[in-house]
This record gives sequence, structure tokens and C-alpha cells, in this order.
Amino acid sequence: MASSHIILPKEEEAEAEAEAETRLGTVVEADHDSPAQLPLQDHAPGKAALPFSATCVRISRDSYPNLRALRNASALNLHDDDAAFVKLEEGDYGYVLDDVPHLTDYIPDLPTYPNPLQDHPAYSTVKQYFVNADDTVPEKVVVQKNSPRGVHFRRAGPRQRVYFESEEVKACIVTCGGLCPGLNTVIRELVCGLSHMYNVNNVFGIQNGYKGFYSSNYLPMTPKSVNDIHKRGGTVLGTSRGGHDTKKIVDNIQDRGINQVYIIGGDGTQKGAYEIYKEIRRRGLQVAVAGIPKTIDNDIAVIDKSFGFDTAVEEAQRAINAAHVEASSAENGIGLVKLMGRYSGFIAMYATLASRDVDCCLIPESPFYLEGEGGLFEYVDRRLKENNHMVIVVAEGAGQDLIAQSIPIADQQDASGNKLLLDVGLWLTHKIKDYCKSKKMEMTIKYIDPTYMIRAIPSNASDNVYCTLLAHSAIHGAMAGYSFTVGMVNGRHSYIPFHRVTSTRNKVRITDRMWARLLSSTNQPSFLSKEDIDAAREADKAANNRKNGENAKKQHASVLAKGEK
Ligand SMILES: Nc1ncnc2c1ncn2[C@@H]1O[C@H](COP(=O)(O)OP(=O)(O)O)[C@@H](O)[C@H]1O
Ligand SMILES: O=P(O)(O)OC[C@H]1O[C@](O)(COP(=O)(O)O)[C@@H](O)[C@@H]1O
Ligand SMILES: [Mg+2]
Repeated sequence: MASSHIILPKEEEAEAEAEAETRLGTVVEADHDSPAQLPLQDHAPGKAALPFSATCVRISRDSYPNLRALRNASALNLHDDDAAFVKLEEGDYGYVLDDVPHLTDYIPDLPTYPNPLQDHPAYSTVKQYFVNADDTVPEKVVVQKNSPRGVHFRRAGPRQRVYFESEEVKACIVTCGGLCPGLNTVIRELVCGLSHMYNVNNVFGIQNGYKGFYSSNYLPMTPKSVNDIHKRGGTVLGTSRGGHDTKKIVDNIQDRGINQVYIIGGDGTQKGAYEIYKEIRRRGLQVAVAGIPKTIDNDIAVIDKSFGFDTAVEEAQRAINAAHVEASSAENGIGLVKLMGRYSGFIAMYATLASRDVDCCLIPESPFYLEGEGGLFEYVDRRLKENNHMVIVVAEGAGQDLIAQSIPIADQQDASGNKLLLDVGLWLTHKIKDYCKSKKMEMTIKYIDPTYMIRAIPSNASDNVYCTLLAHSAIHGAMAGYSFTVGMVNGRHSYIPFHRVTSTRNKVRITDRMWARLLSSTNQPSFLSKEDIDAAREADKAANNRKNGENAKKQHASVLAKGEK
């Protein structure tokens, strides 16, 4: 199949800067999914090669980012420590590869071995099973004719050559932070995938989160011992918050001869994984660190969706249904459901959109108020008059500032440093009751808090498959010598640098269409004035600019680092 490319001749760096204002090229990528048309490339990581031929077309460069400006943006705040680990590779037409670290970055001349999958009876029949070494996945898939190609991540998948001999691998798995449906499936598929695909049989479980690295025995794990665990909720390894002591953790990794570390957890956990990776690198150890993002809140940046999220949204329907049944069976009945979401209201938003029985959804990203025109009380009043009953879904992080005004309480944190929240569901229940009483309105309110029920269940079928693919992608990447957080980006599994998933948090954008869909489906007030909407738009814009600026800073740091080598 022929693919068309629009490409500019390769520029010398200085020329590119001089000409940046006048020329622009866009590239349509070759069909890397069908690498049959290309010879499989197997060069060492870090050696850039763009695997396509091209025809040249010149087009206006108006929207192309000014390369000089990008490189001079050094005033922005990137942690010095991080800058040293950033690996940015520039290509034509504003293509940037935000690459993940590899063992060969700090241990030169490592031997490689043929991937054992080549001889695997199941996998050896798969045509083009190995991914092309140059395959990358774009962070943004919606582009305009003249847009730069933008940031890309390394595509996940098996490589032709690996950096570990199967019998030398000693892998460990840890789960940290809160529970999430699918943890056991990921654990199972890591153990089974290592054994079945790569003949790795030395796999250990770390118990009860990060502290288990230095305070408990390591549990030997086999395909047999994990055979049935995906049918259970929770994590067979146990989990915890707090207890991250980088030095003690890496001392234990080193002393026990562990060379692949699989770390399953949320944003805090991935920050911990990054610290572990940095310490491993400082010590020059041949150890790969693979992070598998877990968050029921779906708040991890860059990735499309976290595993367990679908299961949680599905389970939340049961609570919403119960709230609806209770509310609609009473006179002026109100059903109130509290769902998880400390800083991000994705579960509440998706559960509301899926249900169609919800009249009002409150999330942390969209501040609300109770009294006066356009407030919640006015809406409750109206809805009860119109329909005799209503259902409210509230994310646990919503309205915290309002509660703090009425119940002054000192800030408290959990062992990981996460803010402890006040119970918005209970508070709202009392506030609505008091309001109705003041209006002499008979009503019944039923408060349902299914918080732990929706995350303590096993993952559903589609999350199970997703967990399996994540585990396999993590194994392929670690065997190939990379350290990374694995995740789906625009539907393709990718290896994402730690700093990208830990530097920001994924939040519901109330200026996006999805929130507008929600408002139109519930018909609730937006609780926003025109000034609020303008301010939200400005905040979004500033966040985008900051992100672009950070990329520029990293690009600058990476260019400098290359120059120094
Ligand atoms: N900045 C950080 N650096 C190192 N470890 C961290 C950091 N933040 C959190 N952790 C550790 O990660 C683990 C899980 O963090 P937590 O916030 O509880 O859950 P999650 O990973 O799900 O966000 C804890 O053991 C915590 O100590
Ligand atoms: O009570 P716990 O176990 O601390 O968990 C509650 C918290 O876990 C969360 O689901 C998020 O946890 P993670 O970051 O670990 O995924 C929050 O929404 C919630 O506040
Ligand atoms: Mg977290």
C-alpha cells in the first residue's frame, strides 16, 4: 500500500532556525502498523532513523513553532534533576519524540539476545509480531493541515532483541495506593506473561506497597499460584499508602538481585517509581522499572483511560439505580449518591451520563453554591415541583471549600500526603434537609455512599482484557531494557516517560464538550457566571501554554545535554 508523505528536505539546525519563519512541512506517517512493507529495523535505542521515503511539498510555515523560541525558553521551571533524564528527539516538521530512558543510556555495550517469542509456538506464527523499532504514537491525533507533527511516545510491544536472558531475570511486582478493579488481573498477567512469553520463572510479589520492599518477605509467584486471582477484587499482594523510602527500596532491589521492577499504582506511586528509577541509574544498576498506572479516579495524565475505571462506572450505576428507586417511590424524594473523585470528577461525570436518571452532578472541578438565584436549593425546589423526585450525584472532592466555611477544621493528610476530605454527601444531606424544613416542604432524602463498593470488585470483561494488554506491554518494554510508565495513548499502547505522567493531573474540563453534554443531559444549572466561564477558559489556556513551555524547556535541556556529550 502506497502512503503519501509531505516532507521538507532535512535541514541543518542553524538553517532550520533561520528558515523557521518561512517554511513549514507536515508529514503523514507511514503505515507502521503494516511494517511488512519495511525491512524490520533493529538498531539500538536512541539511534534516530525516520523509516520512510518521501515526496517534497513546500507549504506556508505560519503556524510552525519557532524553534529558536522553543530552545530559548529556559526561564521555565523544570526541575533540574528531571532535565537530566529527559530524552527528546527532534524530527522533521515539528516532530518530537518524548522518549523513555534505556539501560544503554548509562550502561554502554550491553549484550542483547534474540527475543524468545521468536520460537514460541503461539506467537511465532504471528506475521510481523515485533513492532518496528522506530514506531511512535502521537500524543494528539486531531491536527490541522499546517500543524507541526507534535509530541510522540515510543510504541509499546515486543522487540526483536532483548536486554535480559530469560534465566537471569529476577522480577518483582508491587501494588501501592488505593484499590482499583483489575489489580489482580494485572498481577496475574505479569506473572503468566513473563513465564509464558519469555520463560521467566523468577517472579516475586512485594507485600503491602512500597514499604514491603524493605519490611516483608518477598513472595514467590508462579502461574499456578495466580491462576484464579483475577476473579477476586483487591490485590493479593496487599497495598498501602506512605512508606516510600527510596534508598531502602533500592538497597533491597540491589541486595536481592532484582533486575525488573513492576510497579502498579496511581500518580503518587508513579512518582515513587521515578525516584526508584533515578536511584537505580545513579548506582548504575542493570534494572528496568515498569510503571503500570492505576487510578480509579482516571486522573493520570496523558493516558486515554485507566484500568478499572469502566468497571467502577458500571458498578456506580447500581447505587444510582437504588437512589432513583428510593427517590421515585417517595413524595418529594431525593436520592443522593457520593462517588469517588478527590480532585477529578470523572467517575461522577461518566456515571451520570450513563445513567440518565441523575438530575444533578457535582464535581470538584465545577464549584457550586447553595443559596440564591441559580443555586442548588433553587434547583432542588424546582425539580421537586416538576418531577416529585430527584437524584443527585456528588464526587467526594466537590464543595470542600463550602464545607470548610461551615465546619472549620484543620487540614489533615493521609500517609501518602493526600488531603483528607470532609464528607460532602453527609453535609449536603443535612443542608438540603434544613432548607426544605425552612420552606415547610415535606421531603425524604436517602444518602447512599457506595465509595468502597465500587472499587473493591473484580474488573469487568473489557477491563480484564485491558489489564492483560497493559501487563504484556510492560513486560515487552522491560525485557527490551526500557524504564517507563505504560499506557494507552489514542488507542495505542505506549511507553511514556515518568515525568510526563507525574507532572500534571487529568481533570474534567468544564469548558469541554463532555461537561456541556452532562449539563444538557441533567438540565442542572452550571453554577457559573459569564466571568467564571471566561476565567475557566483563561485557566485552560494558561495550563496549555505552561505545558507547551515545559516541553520547550525540556527540549532545550535535551539539546543542551546532547551538546555536552
Ligand atoms: N512524591 C512522591 N515520591 C515518592 N513516593 C511517593 C510520592 N507520592 C506518593 N508516593 C508513594 O506512592 C505510594 C502511593 O501513593 P498514593 O498517593 O497513596 O496512591 P496513588 O499512587 O494511588 O496515587 C505511597 O507509598 C506513597 O508513599
Ligand atoms: O480511603 P482510601 O483508601 O485512602 O481511598 C480513598 C481515595 O482513593 C481514591 O480513589 C484515589 O486513590 P488512588 O490515587 O490511590 O487511586 C480517591 O478518590 C479517594 O479519596
Ligand atoms: Mg493518587
